Amino acid sequence: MAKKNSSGNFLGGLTESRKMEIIGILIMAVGGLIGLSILSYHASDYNLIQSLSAESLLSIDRGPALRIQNGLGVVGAYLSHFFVYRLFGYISLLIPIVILFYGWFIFRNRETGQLLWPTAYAIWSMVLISSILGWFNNEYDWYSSVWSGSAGIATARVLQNITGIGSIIILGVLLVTTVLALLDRDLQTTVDTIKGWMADIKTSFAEWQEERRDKKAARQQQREAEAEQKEAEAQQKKVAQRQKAEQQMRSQSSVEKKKPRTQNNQPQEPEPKERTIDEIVEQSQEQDRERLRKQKEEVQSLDQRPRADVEKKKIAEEEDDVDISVYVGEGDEEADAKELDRQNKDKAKEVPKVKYKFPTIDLLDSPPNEGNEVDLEEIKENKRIILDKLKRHKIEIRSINAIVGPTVTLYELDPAPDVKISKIESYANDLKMATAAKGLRIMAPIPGRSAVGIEVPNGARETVFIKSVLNTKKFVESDFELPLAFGKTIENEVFMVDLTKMPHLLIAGATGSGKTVGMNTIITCLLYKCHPDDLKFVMIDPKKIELSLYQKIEEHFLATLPNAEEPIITDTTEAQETLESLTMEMDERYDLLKDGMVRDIRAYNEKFDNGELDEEEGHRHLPYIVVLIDELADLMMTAGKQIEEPIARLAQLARAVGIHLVVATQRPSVNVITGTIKANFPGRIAYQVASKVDSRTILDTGGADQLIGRGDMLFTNGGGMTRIQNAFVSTKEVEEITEFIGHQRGYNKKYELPVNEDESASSGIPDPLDDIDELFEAAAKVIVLHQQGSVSLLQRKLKIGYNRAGRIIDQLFNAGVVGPYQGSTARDVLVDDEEELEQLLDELDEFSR
Ligand SMILES: Nc1ncnc2c1ncn2[C@@H]1O[C@H](COP(=O)(O)OP(=O)(O)OP(=O)(O)O)[C@@H](O)[C@H]1O
Repeated sequence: MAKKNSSGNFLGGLTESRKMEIIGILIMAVGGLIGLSILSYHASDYNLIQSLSAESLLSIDRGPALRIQNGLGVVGAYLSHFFVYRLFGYISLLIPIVILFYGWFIFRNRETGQLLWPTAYAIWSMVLISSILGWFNNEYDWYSSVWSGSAGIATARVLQNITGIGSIIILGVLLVTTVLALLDRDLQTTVDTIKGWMADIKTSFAEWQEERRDKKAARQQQREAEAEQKEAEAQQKKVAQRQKAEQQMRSQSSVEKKKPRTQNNQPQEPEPKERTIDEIVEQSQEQDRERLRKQKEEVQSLDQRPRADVEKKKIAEEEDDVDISVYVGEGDEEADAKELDRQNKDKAKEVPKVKYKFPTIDLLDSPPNEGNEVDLEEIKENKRIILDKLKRHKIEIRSINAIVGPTVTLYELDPAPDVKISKIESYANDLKMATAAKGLRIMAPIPGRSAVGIEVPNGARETVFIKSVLNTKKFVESDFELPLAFGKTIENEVFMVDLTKMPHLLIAGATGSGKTVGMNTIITCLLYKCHPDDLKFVMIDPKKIELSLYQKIEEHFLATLPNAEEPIITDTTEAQETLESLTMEMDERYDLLKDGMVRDIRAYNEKFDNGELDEEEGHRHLPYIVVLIDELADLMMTAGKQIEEPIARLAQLARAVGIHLVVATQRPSVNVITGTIKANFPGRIAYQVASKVDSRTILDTGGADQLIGRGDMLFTNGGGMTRIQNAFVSTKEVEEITEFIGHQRGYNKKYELPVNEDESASSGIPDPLDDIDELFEAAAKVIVLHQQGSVSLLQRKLKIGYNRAGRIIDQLFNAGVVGPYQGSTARDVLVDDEEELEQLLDELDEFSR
């Protein structure tokens, strides 16, 4: 019974690793055999098998003519025929190689998943190479098909049929890119690797040369020593012979005299000889040592390798001694509790025509605990990981500064002078894996410095409350016209820009990345600094919910078309009309500026407020208009060019007249953020996006794909890039602010944008002759005289306001003096000269009677 059990458990009793070893060996054996069969492929084998009967195939000796030449016999002949002839030619050898690798990985109990890409690469290479060879085979019939296999020939033929001669170009390009991919996905690393190899080869060569020189010198030395010894021996021999002869002579004459002479002579002669050899050997050894020392010095001065080794050792010894200094930005100085409110009160008094109270700072939530908690353990751990990784790539770091921001900590690395900084960027993925950090961003170098920056997200991030941004001296005392304090930088400083300087802002970010909160931050900043007399918003929100909270400030801050049903525009057609109307507002403002002989809205308002410009002539205080579009994609999808054109026109021209655009989208693709739009929006904010491509679309570079959401953003205004934690403003806060403003009395009349004339015309203007303007005739004459049907011409020449000029143009249209509205260009004039006009006016007169 026990016996039965043990035999039944024979395989089950094996450990898992032993089983894997056995499987690995079997797979390697299969791979090896297939490889052998391919290597010993003979084209004639297969034909021979076909011609032989099964019986003769199994017979022991068929004679040399009928012998199968493949190393694996019949099986090999079949296998190699399949792989070499049917598949991809000799390049099919990659198949057994891949099998061998799998076998080896299983044998070593390693993760075979790692082989997935190499396998795909090998298969792709086989197809590609065999197709290229197949192409030449088809074209020139240069060589046997064993190089390309039938599959390669067939693939090449299909390609040739489809693309003709272009097929070889395509194949060539694919080959080049495939080779490049093999070299390394990162060319920098490849170059470094090759450089490393070259250095290795150089060192080995120098070592080999040195060894050879040493051996040669040793041989020479040995030869010299041997020669010396031989000479000494010969001398000794000569002396001995002479002595012998003398002895013989002396023994013949006097036997007594012989002994002492011999005793005297023997020790005297060899003594100097022995000393000479020792000296020579010692001298030669000394020379050798000297030469070796010199050679070593020479090699060291020529070759970097031995020096690098010394330094590497130093790193190892000093690894833990790399200094790290931790900085936490103090942040901006807080303003006095009521300073902003005080300033705003004064500002409100300056505009007596409307009684307005700015929202007070206490409407905003106070941060629960000011300041940034620093987790030193986390910093130490990150330092260790970063140094460890870089050390593996032989990158020496001298010191580290860790700057702890609200969301991320920036590790500023000071690399050793001979470290190539750009190299560090190529290890980004490695570092990301090591720190297990999503959102790690590497700046190699930090712009304008020779340091490398690595931003690692903090384990616990800090929320930047809007109050901690607005209630700072920086914000309160700022004299920006349209100040936007987005949030805090890594140094905990409030990051602030003037929208009038940007002058437009493009925002992109995936869903949930913090765009809406960002928009709210922008609006809140403006509401806390701008009087409704100086600022109006046009809000376009196709998503219908994001900006709906701001309905309450309609009477104070929103500009709309006169016939708009809702103050927040949600409909695409209405959005389009509004944007066109804004271009008209822009044109009108330009005319006003020209009339006032000033260059920008600031100077214009100053002149107007000083009473230098006449209201009767259409002049008025011009508020800034900030156009907010939340979700450009929705508009672009439905209206495309009709939306893009006015946006582009406004973006190009509206800066001087105080119209600024803030456009957001969650789909930063090129058909939403078109080239025209992009070119006119230098100010860009990117929240977290899904891919590097998206990041490039918005920022022209990667980086936004590495952000970690919830208001983590990158800002650029054409120059450098700043990572900012967006200030958080809650819906509750927005509600309180809008309520505070909305409850006040507001203006008697909302700020109305100019009417879209086209629409007015189509909706049927009442008969112009019912309520004809007294300047109608004069206007007609001006238009006919200048042959230009434009509202601004009438404004200038007749010194009237825009609305009146617009009305007169409508009347002239209905009277047939000018043609229909044609967007930004002037209307056609349908009357050629004054005579014709007189005639027309007479007819109108008669008609009205
Ligand atoms: N600056 C911030 N600080 C802290 N948390 C934030 C910040 N910004 C956004 N969040 C968090 O992220 C969530 C999503 O933000 P938000 O609604 O602004 O994203 P979104 O990009 O507008 O998304 P969607 O496009 O779907 O409207 C918020 O509810 C909030 O919890």
